[in-house]
Amino acid sequence: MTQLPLPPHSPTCMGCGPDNLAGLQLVVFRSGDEVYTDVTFDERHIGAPGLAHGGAVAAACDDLFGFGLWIARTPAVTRSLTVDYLAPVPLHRPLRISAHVREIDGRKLHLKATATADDGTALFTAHAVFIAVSIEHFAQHGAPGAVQDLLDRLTSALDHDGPDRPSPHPPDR
Ligand SMILES: CC(C)(COP(=O)(O)OP(=O)(O)OC[C@H]1O[C@@H](n2cnc3c(N)ncnc32)[C@H](O)[C@@H]1OP(=O)(O)O)[C@@H](O)C(=O)NCCC(=O)NCCS
Ligand SMILES: CCCCCCCCCC(=O)O
Repeated sequence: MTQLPLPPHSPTCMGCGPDNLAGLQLVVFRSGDEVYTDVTFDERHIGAPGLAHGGAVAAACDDLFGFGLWIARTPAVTRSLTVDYLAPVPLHRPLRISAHVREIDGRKLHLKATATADDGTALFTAHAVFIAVSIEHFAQHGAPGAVQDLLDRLTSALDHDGPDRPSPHPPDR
């Protein structure tokens, strides 16, 4: 069976919105307790000549972590994000970023990501703390009219779980 991507945070999300031509247009899949995306940085994401900008790398991690909510089964927002840049990230080379929820502690979701180049080189790791919020967070602080759309996305994404629904507290890794 062909695996379907998880729904984007919004159609124009800078990380995963298919309609945002200036964005990363990440396509994110879930495999068990992990979410992952294959990304190839290009001239839109350049920092030093030939290399991806560190901020573009951080944005990709942040956005992928935003898909941890399908695993934790709650909307959540970034409180802190740390990236360890292990090696320069070349443009035009596919890499895979995988993320999982390491621990859930009350409203705090501790997440970890690792990125590997197509030749197996470890490129970067990232850690984040997301804080679980209610859907009202987005109505209060964001575009109130979009909350129904967010709710629909959340419902559709949670319906994605299928038979391999994870435990609410995945083991620490
Ligand atoms: C995240 C946010 C909702 C949290 O605000 P809040 O509800 O007032 O939460 P608090 O500051 O009380 O912190 C919540 C909990 O997280 C903990 N926490 C906060 N920052 C933390 C960090 N960096 N590491 C670990 N724990 C942290 C607090 O200690 C608290 O824990 P407790 O409930 O056990 O006491 C708010 O700061 C916010 O909206 N930030 C902007 C988020 C954002 O826009 N991110 C980018 C886009 S997704
Ligand atoms: C559908 C609910 C949206 C959850 C928010 C996702 C956060 C993405 C990363 C970010 O904006 O920094």
